[in-house]
Amino acid sequence: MTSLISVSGAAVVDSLENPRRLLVARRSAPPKFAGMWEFPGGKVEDGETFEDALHRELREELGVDVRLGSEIPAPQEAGWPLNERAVMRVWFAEVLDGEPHPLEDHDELRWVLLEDGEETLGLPWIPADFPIVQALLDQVAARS
Ligand SMILES: Nc1nc2c([nH]c(=O)n2[C@H]2C[C@H](O)[C@@H](COP(=O)(O)OP(=O)(O)OP(=O)(O)O)O2)c(=O)[nH]1
Repeated sequence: MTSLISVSGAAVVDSLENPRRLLVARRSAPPKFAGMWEFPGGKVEDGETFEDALHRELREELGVDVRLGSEIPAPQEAGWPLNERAVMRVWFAEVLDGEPHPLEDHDELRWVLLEDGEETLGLPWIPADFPIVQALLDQVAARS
């Protein structure tokens, strides 16, 4: 049996305490995902925790250091299913240092307003991300 691929993603918000805007990233590759929006992040490498991987990926992809907040609880312990071979866990994050730029894997970054769920959900996300985005919006709405 082959093991699941673990992916770590960040819901980067303007403030962990009072999130109003979410940073979303448009993939530039591979062709299957190019033009779709996603949570910045990537695969967890051997010997890394999900959190280690997220800090590394956000430095590589966006050029920022972040503080992680709470995790968006997934329906399964392993994370949100992406396909039959991969799962993703997603944490809220706030930029501590640096200005986000699409350095790798993305061709556009955009801050969207969380109170405008339609704007956020209206983007062409990677299909597997929609339930995660919905859970994120629900969490933020429940807190405000
Ligand atoms: N980063 C990220 N990947 C996602 C999301 N949703 C989703 O289905 N995926 C998929 C796309 C990829 O098949 C996989 C993550 O791969 P990746 O290409 O971001 O990882 P990586 O940076 O470590 O890439 P590599 O080393 O394989 O080049 O998870 C998401 O919101 N963020």
